[in-house]
Amino acid sequence: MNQSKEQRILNFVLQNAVRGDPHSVLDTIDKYCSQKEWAMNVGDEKGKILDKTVQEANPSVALELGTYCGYSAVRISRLLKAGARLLTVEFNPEFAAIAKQMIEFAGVQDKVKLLEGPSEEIIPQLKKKYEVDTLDFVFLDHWKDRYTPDTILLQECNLLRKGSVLLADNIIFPGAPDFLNYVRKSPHFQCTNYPSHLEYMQVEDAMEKAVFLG
Ligand SMILES: CCNc1ncnc2c1ncn2[C@@H]1O[C@H](/C=C/CNC(=O)c2cc(-c3ccc(F)cc3)cc(O)c2O)[C@@H](O)[C@H]1O
Ligand SMILES: [Mg+2]
Repeated sequence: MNQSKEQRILNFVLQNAVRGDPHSVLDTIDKYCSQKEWAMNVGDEKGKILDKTVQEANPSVALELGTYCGYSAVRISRLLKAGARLLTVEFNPEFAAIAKQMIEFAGVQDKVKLLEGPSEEIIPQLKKKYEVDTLDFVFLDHWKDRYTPDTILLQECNLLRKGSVLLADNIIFPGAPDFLNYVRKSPHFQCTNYPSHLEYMQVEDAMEKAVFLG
C-alpha cells in the first residue's frame, strides 16, 4: 500500500531533523513542503505571527483545533512556559498517529495532549474530563466552516474568560467569511487582522486575532 503524503512528511522529519529539537522539526517540514510536496501546515511566515501571538498571551492552557501533522502543535508548545500545556484536537486517526510521532520526535510530548475526536464532541468534555477551567489561547485551523460553531460552543461551555485570545488561520484563503463576520460584529470580541501569505505560496492569506471581552 503506497504511503500517504503525511507519512512521507513524517519520514522526511525522522530522517533529516534533530530529535528533541522543535526548531529543526519545523524547518524540516517547511523544507519538504516548500520543495517537494505542498501541505496545509501554517508554515513559517504565518508561523511567526502565531509565535508572537502565543508569546503575548503566554498561555497556561492552550487549545488547537485541527492538529493535522502536528506542525503548529510543535510550534506553539515550544514557546510554552514550564507547567503550561497545549490540548490539540484531531479527528482523523491517520493524521493523529502522524502528529503523535511528530510531537514525540520534537520532544514536546510533555507539554502537548493530543485529543483524538471531533471538536464538537471534545470541547464539551474539556472542563470535566480534561480538567480545564478556562482557555488562555485557542488556535483555529480545522475545517473553515467549523470556526464559527466551535467559537460559539466554546462560549456556551464557559471556556473563555476576559482576555482569552483566539487566533484563526486562513481568513482569506481558503477563507472563513462567516467567522470573520461573526467575531467582527460581536460586541464580545476585539479583532485584529494580520495580512500574510498562504503557506509555501505567493498567494494572499491572513490570520485574525479575536480577544474575548467577557
Ligand atoms: C468537524 C470539525 N471538527 C474537527 N475536529 C477535529 N479535527 C478536525 C475537525 N475538522 C477538521 N479536522 C482536522 O483538521 C485538519 C483540517 C484542516 C483544514 N484546513 C484546510 O482546509 C486548509 C486548507 C488550505 C488550502 C489552501 C489552498 C489550497 F489550494 C488548498 C488548501 C490551507 C490551510 O492552511 C488550511 O488549514 C485535518 O487534520 C482534519 O482531520
Ligand atoms: Mg491553515
